Amino acid sequence: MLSAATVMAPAAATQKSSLEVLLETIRKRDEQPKDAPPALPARPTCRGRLPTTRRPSLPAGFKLENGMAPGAAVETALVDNKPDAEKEIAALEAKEEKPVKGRIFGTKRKFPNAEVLEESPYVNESHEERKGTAICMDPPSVSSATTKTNGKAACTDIMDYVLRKKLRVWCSSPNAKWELGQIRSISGDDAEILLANGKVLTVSPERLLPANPDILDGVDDLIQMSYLNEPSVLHNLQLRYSRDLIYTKAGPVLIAVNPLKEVALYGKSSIMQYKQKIKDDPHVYAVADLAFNEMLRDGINQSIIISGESGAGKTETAKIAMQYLSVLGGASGMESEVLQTNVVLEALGNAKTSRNNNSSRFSRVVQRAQGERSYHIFYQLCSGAPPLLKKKLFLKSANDYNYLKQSNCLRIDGVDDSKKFTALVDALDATQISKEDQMKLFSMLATVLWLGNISFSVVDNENHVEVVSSEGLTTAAKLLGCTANQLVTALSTRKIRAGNDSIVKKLTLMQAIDARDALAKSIYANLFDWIVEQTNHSLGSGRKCTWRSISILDIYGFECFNKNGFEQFCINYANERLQQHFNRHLFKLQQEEYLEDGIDWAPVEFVDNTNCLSLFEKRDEDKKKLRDDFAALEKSYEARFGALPAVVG
Ligand SMILES: Nc1ncnc2c1ncn2[C@@H]1O[C@H](COP(=O)(O)OP(=O)(O)OP(=O)(O)O)[C@@H](O)[C@H]1O
Repeated sequence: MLSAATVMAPAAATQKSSLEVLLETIRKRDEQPKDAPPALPARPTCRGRLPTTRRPSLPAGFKLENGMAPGAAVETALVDNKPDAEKEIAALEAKEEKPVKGRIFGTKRKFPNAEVLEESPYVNESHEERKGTAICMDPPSVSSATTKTNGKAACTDIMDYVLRKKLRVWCSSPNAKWELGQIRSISGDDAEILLANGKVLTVSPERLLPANPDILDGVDDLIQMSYLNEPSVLHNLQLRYSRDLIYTKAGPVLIAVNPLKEVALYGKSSIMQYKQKIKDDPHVYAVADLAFNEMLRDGINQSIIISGESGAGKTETAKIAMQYLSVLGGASGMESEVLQTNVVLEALGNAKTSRNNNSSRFSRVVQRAQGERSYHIFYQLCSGAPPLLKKKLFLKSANDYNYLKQSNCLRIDGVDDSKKFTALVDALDATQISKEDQMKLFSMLATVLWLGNISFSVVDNENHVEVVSSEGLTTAAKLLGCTANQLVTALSTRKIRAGNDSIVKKLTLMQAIDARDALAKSIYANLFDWIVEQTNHSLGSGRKCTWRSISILDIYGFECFNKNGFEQFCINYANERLQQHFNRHLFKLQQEEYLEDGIDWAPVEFVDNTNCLSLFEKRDEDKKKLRDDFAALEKSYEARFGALPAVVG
């Protein structure tokens, strides 16, 4: 589920060492101009190590016996059926020495002699500079696979090699699909490609990317692939997915493809296999196991970062990791407690969106898109609260509340909110939230709903308002423990201080609506913080604290609709900053690891993909709202944490 957006560039032919170039790049990025996003906090000096990865030149499970592969029949038959070019590749690969040391982005391999280097597609121009170390870079990245000279397309070494040897290639079609084919011939500037369906295409080499030999089909770690380009990665993931192998490694990163169905990959017996190291196939269990063992071995806190688009399966993945860790943590009843806290947190933090019926969300108490719901807990409370509770909270059905009915979506297919409420109360009990506190929780939720039913009437031509006397007003006031008049004053006026005097000013309609909604949102935000605190307290109480932890980060996923609001802005901004932090952390660690071994390495170009602001650039009508919302956010941030670095120009 994690992806690393990086561009690996070959070493520049300057007098500076690659480390100097890298540090300069990082330094420049830190000297951010005023209108750029705030710099990330300095990465702490980290004693952490990257998980080691292996990159065998043949797929996992391929072993040599007396110099011959046990599956040699299969392997030989495969090789024998291949065109000469692939035989040559196989021969070249066989000549390569074993990897020097496992690395994230592939292993730097030693080549026995210059002859092999000349023929190998793994060699790039920077080899000459690096001969001293007898270590060779991996194939240039896809992005650098084609270059232009004098306006004419020219192929780099890799494509030259592939074209010359008439290897398998990926061919991009105008409908943005990739098709696999074999080069039949080259005539002039065009290549003739025989596709799998028998069709022959004549295309410019610019539309081709090298495909991996079929022996690499379905490898469980992408870094085992000779060519790491988009179609090859997608092809490999799809192939594995079709076999219900939803997990694939990319070095230390685990990629999970959402199966959207039950797959037989989980459960006690599978957990035991990973725990006892009987199995090491890519899996969330393996990631959790590694984090657990590294934490014990090094005494260092660990983090598992889960990232991906909305609906990609982050929350499910986080739960699977927690399931594994709670089993490893010992049989103290922790497992069920952890899983029960999920029920509570999901009720308050998740909602139905157009992409995901159980999406981790925030900021949607007062408004949302059509067809989406507010947080589950509101609907569960309205349909599942027993009669006495309903009476105490003056509760009606979800359809009676403006905050819930505005988006024309009150139900989720196949979900019984009433049953979910019963499960929620069980989970609150298991989380040791007292009945008294549960009552307060439900009462505050009902307050939020009743606040949404308060309306205003304009009383003069300056758009000033008065609060309409209604059931919403009296009930919200009762639940808040104040008088209706106090609530009216709070929602329709504001006090301005002028020296020692203070003047009370009536609010306009927009200001009053904002004040009402802000109160509802702030009650909900405080409730959520409170429940998190209670949950942590409950999980921590009575247990010996080792001061070591494994943090699992699961945040709301990136999303982009035709019309994007403040919620999308916050979600996408958080996701992009996280990705940026991840890239920076991961690649810097990798760099350090190389340097520790005395290996000078090509600089990494960090890709800053903070694009979410541009979502708004497209729509004028969004700009004002964004500016207003952001100003409010800035104000509240500054009130809590002090001056904010410049973020939006
Ligand atoms: N490993 C899995 N096995 C079976 N189903 C899964 C798995 N992962 C995800 N799903 C399905 O996909 C749905 C969406 O997953 P999930 O809620 O974890 O997405 P998310 O990435 O957390 O989304 P958001 O960012 O919107 O919160 C789940 O409700 C579940 O039906």
